[in-house]
Amino acid sequence: MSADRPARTSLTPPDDAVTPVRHPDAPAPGEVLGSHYDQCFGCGEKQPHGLHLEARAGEGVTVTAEFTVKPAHQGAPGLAHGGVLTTALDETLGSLNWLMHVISVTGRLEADFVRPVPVDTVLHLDARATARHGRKIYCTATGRIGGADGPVAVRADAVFIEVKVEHFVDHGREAEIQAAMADPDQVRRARAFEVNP
Ligand SMILES: CCCCC/C=C\C/C=C\C/C=C\C/C=C\CCCC(=O)SCCNC(=O)CCNC(=O)[C@H](O)C(C)(C)COP(=O)(O)OP(=O)(O)OC[C@H]1O[C@@H](n2cnc3c(N)ncnc32)[C@H](O)[C@@H]1OP(=O)(O)O
Repeated sequence: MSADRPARTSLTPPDDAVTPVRHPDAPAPGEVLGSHYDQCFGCGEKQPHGLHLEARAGEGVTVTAEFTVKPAHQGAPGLAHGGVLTTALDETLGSLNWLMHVISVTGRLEADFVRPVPVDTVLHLDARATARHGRKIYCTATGRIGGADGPVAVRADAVFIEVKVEHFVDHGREAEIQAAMADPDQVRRARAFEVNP
C-alpha cells in the first residue's frame, strides 16, 4: 500500500466505478417518496413501532429525510440509541433506490456517531449515491441537528447491493409475501423501483 493512498476497503469504490445516474422517471426534486412497504420499520406508515421516516427526492441522486427522536428511541436517559440512528441513516440511504429505479439492499454500513442526539430532536438527514460498480452502489449519508444546516451528529458510508424483486419473494416469510403480492398498491410500489416496469 502506498503512503499517499488510503487503504482500499469494501466501502471504497474501485477505480472503474461509474457515476450513479438519476433515472429519467425519478420523482421530481422536493417530491415525497413515500414508503416502499407500509410495514417497514424505517418508513412504513402502518408500522406502529417504526420511525416513520419521510424522505424527499433531491437533485441528482440525492434524498433528504427527517426523523423525530421519540422517548421510545432512547439508549441513555434522554438520548437516542445509536442503533436507532443507524436505522434512520440506513433507511435514508435505501430511499436512493427511488432515484435510480433500482432495488438494492444494505450489504455493508459503517456509522460515525459525532454528537449525542437528545429526545425530541429532529434529525435532518441527507444521502447521496457516489459510485456504482456492477451491482454495488456506494453511498453516504449525514444526519444534522438544530436545522438542515446544523452540525453533523451522525454519518454513514455504505455499499448497497442490487437485487431483483425475487430476492424478497424467495427470502421473505410466506404470509407477509402473500399479503404484499395481493395488495395492488404494494405491487405498484415494488414495480416503481424497476428500470423496466
Ligand atoms: C411483490 C412483493 C414485493 C415485496 C417487496 C417490497 C418492496 C421491495 C421494494 C423495495 C425495497 C428495497 C429496499 C429497501 C430499502 C430500504 C430499507 C433499508 C435497507 C435495508 O435494511 S435492506 C435489509 C438488510 N440487508 C439484507 O438483508 C441483505 C442480506 N444479504 C443478502 O441478501 C446478500 O448477501 C446480498 C444480496 C447482499 C448479496 O448476495 P448475492 O449472492 O446476491 O451477491 P454476491 O455475494 O455475489 O455479491 C455481489 C457483489 O456485491 C458485493 N457484496 C456482497 N455483499 C457485500 C457486503 N456485505 N459488503 C460489500 N460488498 C458486498 C460482492 O463482493 C459482489 O461484488 P463483485 O461483483 O465486485 O464481486
